[in-house]
Amino acid sequence: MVGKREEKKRLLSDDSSITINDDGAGGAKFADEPEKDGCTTGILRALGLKEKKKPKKDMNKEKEFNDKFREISMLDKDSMLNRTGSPLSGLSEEEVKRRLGVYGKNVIAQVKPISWYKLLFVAFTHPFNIVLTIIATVSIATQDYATFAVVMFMVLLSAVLRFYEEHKSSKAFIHLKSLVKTTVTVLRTIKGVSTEVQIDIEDVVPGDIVPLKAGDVFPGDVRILESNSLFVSQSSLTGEFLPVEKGPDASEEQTTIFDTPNVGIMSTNIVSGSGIGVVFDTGCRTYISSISEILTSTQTTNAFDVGVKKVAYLLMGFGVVLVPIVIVINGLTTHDWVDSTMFGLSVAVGLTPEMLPMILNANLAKGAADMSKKKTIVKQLHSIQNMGAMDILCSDKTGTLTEDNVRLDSYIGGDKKELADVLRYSFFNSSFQKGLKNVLDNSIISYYNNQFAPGTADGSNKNHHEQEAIGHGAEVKPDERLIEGYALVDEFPFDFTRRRVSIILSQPESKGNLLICKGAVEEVLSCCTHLAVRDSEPILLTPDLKEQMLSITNELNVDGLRVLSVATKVFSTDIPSDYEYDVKNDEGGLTFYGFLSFIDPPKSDCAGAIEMLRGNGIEIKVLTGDNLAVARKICKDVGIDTTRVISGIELENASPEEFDELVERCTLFAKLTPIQKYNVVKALKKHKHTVGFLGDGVNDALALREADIGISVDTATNIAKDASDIILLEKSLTVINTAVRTGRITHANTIKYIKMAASSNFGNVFSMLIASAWLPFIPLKPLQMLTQNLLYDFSQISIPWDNVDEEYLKIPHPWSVRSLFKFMVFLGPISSIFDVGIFSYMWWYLGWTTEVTQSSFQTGWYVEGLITQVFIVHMIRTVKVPFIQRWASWQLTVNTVIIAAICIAIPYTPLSPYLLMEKLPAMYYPGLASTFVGYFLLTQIVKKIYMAVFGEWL
Ligand SMILES: Nc1ncnc2c1ncn2[C@@H]1O[C@H](COP(=O)(O)OP(=O)(O)OP(=O)(O)O)[C@@H](O)[C@H]1O
Ligand SMILES: [Mg+2]
Repeated sequence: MVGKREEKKRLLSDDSSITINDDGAGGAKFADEPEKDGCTTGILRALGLKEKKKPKKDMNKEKEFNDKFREISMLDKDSMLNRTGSPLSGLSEEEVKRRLGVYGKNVIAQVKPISWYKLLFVAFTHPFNIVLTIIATVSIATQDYATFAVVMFMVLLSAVLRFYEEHKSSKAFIHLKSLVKTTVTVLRTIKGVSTEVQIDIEDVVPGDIVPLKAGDVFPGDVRILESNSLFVSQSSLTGEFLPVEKGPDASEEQTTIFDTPNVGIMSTNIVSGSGIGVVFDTGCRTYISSISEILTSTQTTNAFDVGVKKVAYLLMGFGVVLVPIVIVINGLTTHDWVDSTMFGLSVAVGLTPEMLPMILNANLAKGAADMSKKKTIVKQLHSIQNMGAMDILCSDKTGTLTEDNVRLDSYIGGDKKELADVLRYSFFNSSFQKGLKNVLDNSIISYYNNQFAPGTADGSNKNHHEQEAIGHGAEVKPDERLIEGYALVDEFPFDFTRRRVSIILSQPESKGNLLICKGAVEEVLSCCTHLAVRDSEPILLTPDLKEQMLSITNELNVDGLRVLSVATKVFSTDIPSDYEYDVKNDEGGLTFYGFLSFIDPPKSDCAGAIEMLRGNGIEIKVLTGDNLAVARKICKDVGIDTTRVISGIELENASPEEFDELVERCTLFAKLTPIQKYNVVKALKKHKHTVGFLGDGVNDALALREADIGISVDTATNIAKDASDIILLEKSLTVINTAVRTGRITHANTIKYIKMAASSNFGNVFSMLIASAWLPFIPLKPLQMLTQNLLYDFSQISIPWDNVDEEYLKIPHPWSVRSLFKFMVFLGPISSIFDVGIFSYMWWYLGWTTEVTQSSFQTGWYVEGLITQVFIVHMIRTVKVPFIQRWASWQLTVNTVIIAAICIAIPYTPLSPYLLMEKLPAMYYPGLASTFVGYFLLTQIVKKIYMAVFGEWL
């Protein structure tokens, strides 16, 4: 038995040494991905810029689960069913209702949304507010009640604003999550009859009986009761690549939870085989729930977030260095240490990128909402950024390039003539196999039902429905009368390395057991020794005949037909009934019967979509498990280059360097195993590409997880959906094109905010230093600075609604922290030049040089500083000339104009005395206007130079 298990392991995985070191985040790769950052600061964490400290594994809990699993694993089938109180036929509807009441929905605790009061609490205890509250407290101490009132008003306003935006974003995400439903099949007793029903995974209760089959994810912690070559991948939890066989038997060897041989852990999945299990725990009582905090905390890190954090660190680093200097310089020049300290604190507030997390979230929420309107559901938010950065899209063939509406075209023998046995055997194979049943099986069953049992009990209508269902994931059942007398004895389930499935049937009339093998032609031929001949005894399958069979396949393939082949073997009647069939020994010495060909025509919109993707700077690579000839034909039909193609076997033999080079060069990869798909994606990522992978099968799950953006479809297998970041409601490259566009818009709006925040804060650092050293009074009153900061924050809120240059949308944008720093260093100081400009104007021309005129000076700088900061977004957002060649969206334009108007108006309103401002005289405005125009002109010139030198802007 052990030998058999080992052999199956070997067959299932062609490289047992590989383990996936995957944090489940699908870690985005950007041009210069930084290392994970180790430092922690409370402020960053509270800002939402710092990951929560990774929780340690709770060893007590671990032990608790280990003990529970061991106890459960030792129970025999009946005791287990007793324990869960479930009949093998499934729970009744009433019982399910009762259990749902007791145990609740099957939802993992950490996945539940944050409650509104927590959000509100976080909004109020934000460090920005804490600094403001300190300022307010100091104001009370100095009996400056006006400042106190204004500052507390700001606390309230900023907290409410933050709460509102975050609440809105979080509601949007919850809504999106609810759009992707995972359904599972369970057995339920309905009106006294045991019935298979499809239910939402959230409605699974302890005690539910679940049929297990390839492609399923365990919908709870499940005790396996029956199995047939059931191989389970636990890579989502352990990182271990190799599937393990699980079955109903216990083992004394169990050392960890993952070793429990008869328990399927929630969220792990079935790679091949089949079985039956009973759910013993759901929701927050499952093992995954106990560790999901660990999983989610490791999942949040991706290169984009890490990069953003770096920026935040940097800006706050400025604050830490600058604030004491500013306090000391101002204290020494003004001798008013309280005021100077308050000023220092306000500078700290000004340099805190307190809007960053909120704008990022609002941007992502907006992006995700836009995508959901265009048939794209985002599961992992960071993937929206990646979507914009993607430059290679790997895709499988069926359903993406083709219509996924597979029809059986012919069934022929080795003489190329129709042979009924070929159809009959494959019908049995497809009908009885319990493992991975796909669209090819469905079309065989449907065809056979139609041919040999039309107008049956529920008539031809049924067949009509079945025909329609093919390609939409629905399983087609064989007509019972056509399989009467046959029963499944054993099965060697389908897997993507063997590329064939064999079943062993007991036959009526005491004939010997019949093995039927169906699969890829080469792979089936390799098990055959004989060739069936029409109306005669089988003949020896010579190498020549094998060649002939392969050339028939090729002829069919070059016409774009997918091909399967069938072979059989009859066992002697002497074989004892308890004989254990073994894939290694028994799947051999077969007689080859012939071929089935299937039509799977290319999608009509595919060629256009590929052209468009190419136009958007995205290269398509096709990664298929299917034959090279057929894949090549389909690729040709849809306009994918087929001059550089390669098959899995050739890749296998390449050295690591050659492998990387081949992966880069080739556009079509055929006959890949799941691990090879994964390796191709990995190699592309190593070459600094941002890689998307579109697939829907069990064989795509590893690659989906490895890709920067795993894309799947709503109708895909649960494993594939689970491993993806994005779910398409329609498997189509056109939909991806639209999603890419939205991704790029979101990316651009995020980047424009970050670049602007970084460069203007960088500039402010210089201006503060110069002003502090220059002026005999405080450059800005704390209240004025806070007002400036608050208004600036408001001006940023509409950025997610901004539009983006068409030129920008045409190419992928991998982003790098380096490019951000470069931008900051070039653009930041420009604002300081004009700050100094307005200082000089006010100092020398307007003569505001003394304590008496300091309020005018401060008001003047408040206006200039805010106006330039608010309008700079119009310069940064486009490579063209703003307002002349390009306009921002109306939301952004209106918002900036309103904020600017409020800014200029405040000194003339009754608020002015509270903010210690002066009405500015008319002569101030020529200075402001010149500064404004000068700033814009210089920025435009620098923009041109910057683009010429670095070839990029945003
Ligand atoms: N139902 C089946 N029964 C037997 N063999 C099958 C079956 N389905 C697929 N195969 C064999 O396995 C090979 C790989 O499967 P398949 O073509 O589905 O791979 P894939 O990578 O998912 O392809 P695609 O890119 O088209 O989605 C096929 O070429 C075929 O020979
Ligand atoms: Mg597939």
